[in-house]
Parts: sequence; C-alpha cells; structure tokens
Amino acid sequence: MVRKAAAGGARLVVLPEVWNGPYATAAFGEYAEPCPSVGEDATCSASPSVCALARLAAELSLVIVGGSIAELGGDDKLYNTCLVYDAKGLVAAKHRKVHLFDIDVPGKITFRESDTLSPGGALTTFDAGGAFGLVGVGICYDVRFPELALLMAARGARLLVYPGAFNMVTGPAHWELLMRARAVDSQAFVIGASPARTDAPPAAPPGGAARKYPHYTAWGHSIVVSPWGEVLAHAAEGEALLLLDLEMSRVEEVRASLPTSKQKRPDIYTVKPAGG
Ligand SMILES: NC(=O)CC(=O)C(=O)O
Repeated sequence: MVRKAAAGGARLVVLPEVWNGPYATAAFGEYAEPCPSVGEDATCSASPSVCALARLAAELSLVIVGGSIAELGGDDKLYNTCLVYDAKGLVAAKHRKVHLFDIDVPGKITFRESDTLSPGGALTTFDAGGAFGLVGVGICYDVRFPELALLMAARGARLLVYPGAFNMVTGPAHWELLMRARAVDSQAFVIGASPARTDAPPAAPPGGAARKYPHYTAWGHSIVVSPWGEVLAHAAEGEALLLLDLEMSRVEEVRASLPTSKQKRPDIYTVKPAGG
C-alpha cells in the first residue's frame, strides 16, 4: 500500500494504530519492539517493524507516519508508540500515546490499555518539510482531548495526524465527529488512519485451541478533514488507500477568516473552586 501511495505521488503516508499485531492488551508484550530515538537511523534497526518502515521511507524518499506499534521502552515499560520516518529513514518524531484508552461502556465494551501500557508524557510535532510544515501527532484516544490538538496548533502545526482504531461502539458515534471537531477547533487539516475492519473469527471448534487474544473489531473509515471541517476523503470499513492533495494554504485562509486563536480568553478559562 505504501508503494502504491508513492507511485501515486504521495509525499507523506499515514498508517493506522497497532498495525503489526492484535489490538489487545495481553498481546502488546509479545509484539513489542524497542524503538529508536529521534535523529537515529532506523534503517538498520533490529526491530523488524521499525526497520521495514524506515527502509521503505528511504527507498521511496517520502515521510512515513508509521501508525503505532507496541514499544518495549528502555525502562522495560510498554508504550503505544508512533515513529515518524523521514525520507532518509531517520526517526523524525516519536510519540507515545499520552491518553491511555481505559473505558467501560456497560454491556458494550471494556478496554484498559493501562493494564499493560504506560502513558507517554509529551506533545509531539515534527517538521515534515515542503508545503506541509509542522505536523502534530496523536494516537487514537488522544483525539478526544482538544487541549492536545490546540497546543499542537499553537506550536504551529497545520496538519494533525491520528493513527487510531476506534471500535464498533465508539466508531459510529464519535470517529468522524471528533476528527471534524479537532479540525475546526485547531483550524488544521486532520488525518485519522484506522486499520480495516476484520470480523471476529468463528469460535474455535470443540476441542480446538482457544483463541489466544480477544478480538477487537476496528471501525475502519480512515478520514481526511479540512481546516474548515469538511470531510475531504473517507474510506469504508475495508482496506483502502486514500490519496489526495492537501491545499495547505487553506489553513491560513481559515485562520484569517475566523481568527479564533487570537480571540481566546485565558483569563476566564481557569476553573476555580466553588465560591472562589
Ligand atoms: N482505541 C482508542 O484508543 C480509542 C477509541 O477507540 C475511542 O476513543 O473510542
């Protein structure tokens, strides 16, 4: 798919969350790989998923926002990590998911990333060069926190990318809504890249081996949104490649028309204790 994107003229490619293994808390340890730091040459990494994407970025001379993989940190903790590779295969950015997906929607879905993962502690932006300029990175649940998007925009990001894997409960309710909301409140392009949907395999036959990890059904529907909140491209639930030109000057146009970043009222945004 990355080669196909490159052949179609792509300069920057975005992959989905946890693309190299099952999205299951118990599986992260098995699939985790050490991840290099910003500035390191990842083309010779001993981590197979890292090395594969870095080599592809270098071979095709484009930027790859490498979705996310489970990272085995130097501190022996596990993280949900997005590496960005520049056109030489060097690590241009490393984002560890800041907001872990710990939710409980009774009778529908319970997921606790914090059972096995630790959260990252930093905002991530990188210079993608050319017309793109500064790009902000969040992972999935991070998109629910407008503060993060606003801070990335305040740093100068004009494109926000969110590798993500919403599910059959939260996907239909919130995926498009949140991607559009973040585009409107940060006045930036937003890309949400999801794994394609795969339905749960049939239950093991009697006497057969039990399934190793619970199945997580991703919502799919990767999406690209303009700074005005328009959906520019939308995948269905299956495998898809969305290939499009981003007219980056739209960011300045929208920011000039509705100068919300200059009209903020931080003096009234602090929550004070009752009676204070
Ligand atoms: N998988 C996630 O991190 C987030 C998600 O599915 C949701 O916010 O909904």
